[in-house]
Amino acid sequence: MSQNILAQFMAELMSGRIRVVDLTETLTPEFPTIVLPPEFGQAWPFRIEEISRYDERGPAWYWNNFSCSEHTGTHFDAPAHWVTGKDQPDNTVDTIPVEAFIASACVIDCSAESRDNPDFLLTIDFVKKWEERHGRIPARSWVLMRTDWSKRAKPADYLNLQEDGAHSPGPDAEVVPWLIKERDVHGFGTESVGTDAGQAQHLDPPYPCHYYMHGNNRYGLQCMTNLDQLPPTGAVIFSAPLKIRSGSGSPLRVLALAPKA
Ligand SMILES: O=C(O)C(=O)c1ccccc1S
Ligand SMILES: [Mn+2]
Repeated sequence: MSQNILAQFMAELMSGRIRVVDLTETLTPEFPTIVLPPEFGQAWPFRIEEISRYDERGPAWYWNNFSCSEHTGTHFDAPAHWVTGKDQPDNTVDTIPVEAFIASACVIDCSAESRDNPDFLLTIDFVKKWEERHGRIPARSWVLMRTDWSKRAKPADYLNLQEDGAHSPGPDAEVVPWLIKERDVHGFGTESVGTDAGQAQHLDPPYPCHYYMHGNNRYGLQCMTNLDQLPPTGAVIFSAPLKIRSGSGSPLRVLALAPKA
């Protein structure tokens, strides 16, 4: 039976009736990484160095060395990333069950609100209004917060750092536990540099998305793009991080399968 279904799936994919949407930013040395207060360790930006390019260093091949943080660019957050998730089972990128890397997605469009207010916070009421139009969020779905933040091409606009830190949208401290308890969501995804809002250090608890999602053995995706190309419901997300031993996360290629518009 499943063989038949997979053959039908490939026929739909090859026909174009299923679209593949790339939700990944290009890794470049210029792509911004999260900036924490100076007393804390910082994420490495993406660095790349050519080893050879069909030349005397390697006549028939082109390759590079690269380095970056586990949390550079479009990346996956494992539960071990946050102290609340440190004792969760299978909480690192190499131990998370691989079935978790394929899941449905609900896309909540907050782009207008985020354009008008960089500190916009997604609330329970906003999600309930979304559900009135698009139906209840299915269990084990990703909730992807569309803010169109990825359209901010300049790193300075993307990080949006002011004297008191970053200003970018995210979920409030009530909606995250509600999504977990009442909707059993798989994880939370954003277009900005973190799954939490730029001013989330002032929420209670600080960084509520990290605090609750990872504390409940759920996952995060951030620095996503092209969420405006996805339907509110019906997309399937492929998000397999690098299999880093005891890794807290990793850059990855995030792809969505969506019905032809
Ligand atoms: O997961 C991340 O990349 C992230 O947003 C983060 C990383 C470390 C500390 C705080 C935050 S808020
Ligand atoms: Mn992260």
